[in-house]
Amino acid sequence: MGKLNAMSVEMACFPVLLNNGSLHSCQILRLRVMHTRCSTKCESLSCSLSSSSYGSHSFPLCLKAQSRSLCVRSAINEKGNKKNHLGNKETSFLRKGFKLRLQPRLRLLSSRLKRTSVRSMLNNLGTYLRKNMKKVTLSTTVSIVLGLCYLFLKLTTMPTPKVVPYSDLITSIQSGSVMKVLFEEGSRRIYYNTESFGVENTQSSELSTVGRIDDDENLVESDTVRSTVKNNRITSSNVLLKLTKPKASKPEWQYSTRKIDHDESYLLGLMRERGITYSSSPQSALMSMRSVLITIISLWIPLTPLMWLLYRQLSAANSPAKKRRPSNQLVNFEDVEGVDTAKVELMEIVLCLQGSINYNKLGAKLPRGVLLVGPPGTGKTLLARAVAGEAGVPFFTVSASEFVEMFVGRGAARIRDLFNVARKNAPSIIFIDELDAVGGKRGRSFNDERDQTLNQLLTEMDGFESDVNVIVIAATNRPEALDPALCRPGRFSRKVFVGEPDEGGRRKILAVHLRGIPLEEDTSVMCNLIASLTQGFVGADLANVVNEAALLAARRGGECVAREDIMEAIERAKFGINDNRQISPSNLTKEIGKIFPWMPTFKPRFDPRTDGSSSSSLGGYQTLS
Ligand SMILES: Nc1ncnc2c1ncn2[C@@H]1O[C@H](COP(=O)(O)OP(=O)(O)OP(=O)(O)O)[C@@H](O)[C@H]1O
Repeated sequence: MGKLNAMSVEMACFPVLLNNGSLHSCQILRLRVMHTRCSTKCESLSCSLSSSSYGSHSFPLCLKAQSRSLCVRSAINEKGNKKNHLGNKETSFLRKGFKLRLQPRLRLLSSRLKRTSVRSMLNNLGTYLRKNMKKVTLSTTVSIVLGLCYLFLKLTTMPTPKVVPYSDLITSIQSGSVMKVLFEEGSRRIYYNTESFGVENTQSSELSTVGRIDDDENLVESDTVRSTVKNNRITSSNVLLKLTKPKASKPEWQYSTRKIDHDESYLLGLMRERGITYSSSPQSALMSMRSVLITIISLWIPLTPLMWLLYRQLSAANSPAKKRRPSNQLVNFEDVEGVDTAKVELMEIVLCLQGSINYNKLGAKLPRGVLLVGPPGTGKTLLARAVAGEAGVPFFTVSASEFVEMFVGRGAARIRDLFNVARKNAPSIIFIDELDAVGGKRGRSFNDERDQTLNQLLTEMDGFESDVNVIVIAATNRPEALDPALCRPGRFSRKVFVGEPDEGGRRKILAVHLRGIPLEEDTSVMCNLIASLTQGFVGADLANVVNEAALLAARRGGECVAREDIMEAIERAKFGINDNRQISPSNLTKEIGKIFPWMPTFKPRFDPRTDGSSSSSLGGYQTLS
């Protein structure tokens, strides 16, 4: 079929079962059209093709528009010659369908191949190899070793004798058919040959040079081998082939069996009686190596993943002691606002560490631990980082969940490591985030590992010598879940509550976060505005509002952040992203209640009636003295 209005038309035929039960062939016309034309033209294509190309046939059309191609299915009533017609058209349809599907794919592949140059591929490979040098070396070594092992096993493969029951050996000896018997030293194996094998094996035993057992009678000199080869008109290439392919040769021993305990005397007596040649020999070195290798491989294959797991667990690389805070992330007290009381408490510790306050003079001791308590996002971690930045001493930060280990005793070992390193670098600070992960009350579960880790932490905090300046700062959202031993004086004796900021605090926090942001209006005006609209917001929320506002300004292509962006960002933070701007907190509660019916009540966090100053009691937090 030729072209039809700049569209390539293809035709194929497939069988159709009509209502009256007769089988007809159906022709498919596949019209490849451009995607844009497809939608407009497919509906208008309701023509009959009878006049154009199929003479007297009528074409009820069935249009099927797809994304790139349009199929016009036309059922043709063909009364005569339909059967032979059918087979040919079916195969041509399949071929064309395959071609149609394959061609675009091939075109896509070739275009992709054209785009990727060999040089860039080599560069990528080089970078990958450089980055993963260790892994690549290890995997290459393992592959080479395994490959060599495989080659060795393959080359030293021996034709094995047939394994038979011990009674068969006795019967054969009694019937007088056994020619030769060999006892393998160090194992229970007995090898033997019968008369029939002796005849068959005469030639092959002469050719075989790779012998498992050093049997003097079977040691054939290479000259003899050559002469036999000549006699038998076997070419030298054949000999080589046979020598290098031990698999092809016959086994040296026809049968093998396992010795029965305490029956040796009977067996030996029987053999002596019948005049059978018997001897004993150690296992050949090659076979011993083979068996050792097989044992090692079969042992190590299941053991390797286990060893890897153990290595990962025990590896010092994962030790929290190594996790030092990089110096380029320095934070100081100016970056933390709205938590003045906590700041004062921690500043005092910094001054003591730096030696600015001589607490020793009055017989005072530096607190060993400071526990920062408060709702999420109030700046506990930030405060700890500020302490490190201000004190200028080594700072070790870990999350308590890093001490939660699979193997009992491993978490405790990590704690020990951490404190050892901190002591070596004294004066130093250890910061443990989310302390409740390991500091929960003991004896509540059967988790021995967690209890051991906590015990180790308690011991380490007790064990500080008074002159070693190592301070442990920990943060938690759930002080009530902590083990009482952890909070007793001498350990986390100083508890600092980091609460939600009041309006003044929010203003200061906003000033910190708006430092680098270009604003349309004056910063202080904006700070006042946002602070008044964000009752109950903590530092993390305010940082998020500022970031959202900047993102919204960037989205609309603005040069600086406008008041509208800030307002929308606050709305988003309060009520989430919603198309319906009219949604109120109460509506939101109802909607969420519908989605999560199992929730008892959903209280919006930012209830306008709640004052920021009194919100410290939210979520059960009590100010600690
Ligand atoms: N008081 C604050 N001053 C300035 N920024 C703050 C303050 N509090 C929180 N932020 C901002 O919020 C982010 C998160 O704070 P941070 O991780 O310290 O909270 P947190 O109390 O430790 O939370 P969590 O208990 O969930 O660990 C900080 O990186 C900072 O940008």
